[in-house]
Amino acid sequence: MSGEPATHDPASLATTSSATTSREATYFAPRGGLPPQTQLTTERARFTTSYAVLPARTMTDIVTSRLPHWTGMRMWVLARPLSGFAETFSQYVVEVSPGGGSDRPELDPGAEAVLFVVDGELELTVGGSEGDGAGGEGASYGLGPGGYAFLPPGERWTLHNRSAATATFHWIRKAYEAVDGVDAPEAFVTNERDVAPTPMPGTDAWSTTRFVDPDDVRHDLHVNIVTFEPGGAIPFPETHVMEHGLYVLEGKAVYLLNEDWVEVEAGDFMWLRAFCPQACYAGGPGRFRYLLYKDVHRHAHLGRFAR
Ligand SMILES: NC(=O)N[C@H](N)C(=O)O
Repeated sequence: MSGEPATHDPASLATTSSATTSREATYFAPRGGLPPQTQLTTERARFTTSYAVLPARTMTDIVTSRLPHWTGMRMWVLARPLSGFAETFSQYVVEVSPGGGSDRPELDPGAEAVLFVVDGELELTVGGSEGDGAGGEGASYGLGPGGYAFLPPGERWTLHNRSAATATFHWIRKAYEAVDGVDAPEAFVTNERDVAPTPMPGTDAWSTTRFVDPDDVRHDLHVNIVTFEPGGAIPFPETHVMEHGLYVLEGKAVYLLNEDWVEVEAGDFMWLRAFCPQACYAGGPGRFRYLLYKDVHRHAHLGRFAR
């Protein structure tokens, strides 16, 4: 071996190539050398009663879904209610090919949504006249990476990829819990770069980018971006009623999920049930950032009805 440490391309570790057409055996061969500092050390897929971890590597082509009234799309379902009453949201990673999209993306009139673009360019229309069947005269927005849209229940919206490259976005959905005497919030469209992060008290190493006023009780969900500089931490096990979906946008860390410390990295998804203890430590070398869903500002329901 030369004096230069070799580096591993993690993708090259998957030696059973889909391009293999014969029945020749393939073998994993260690290559030696020092893996890059960004590589994790453990395999992390987990499903427990209090949390789940879906590592980026488990999102492969064979487990995709398609939706009615969409063209040129495929998606990975990262979260959905399981027990029928305890969980609050669903979350998808959606890929839209050039020319793909939908004029009827959401079929449930009670569903609110947050869209967050991680790659490519999408055209979103919001509003528009009744009965035109195509989103019509709605206001039009270009959503590139960091683009964020909140769409209240019953909103008319359309989404299309009119660019030459594939676009990828997160779609987080929740059954809006309307409250007598409280208006539903209005739609808005923004970009992460236009929203200043709020530092957590007493530290520059942990901040939260909030897209709605945290005191606005019209909203019953928040989707924020949480950022840690290398060395930043949640220094105690948070334990609260809010359920979480947590998608790692950048970097890596060790995350406490109930009683387990789990390594996570960009592309991984975590689902945390209500009251699941959680903390983290961002060891670097770069920033650690994630998209964080939580349900907020409603009575703890009494188990009489499913939601
Ligand atoms: N796991 C987390 O990032 N939790 C946040 N501090 C939160 O619940 O807002």
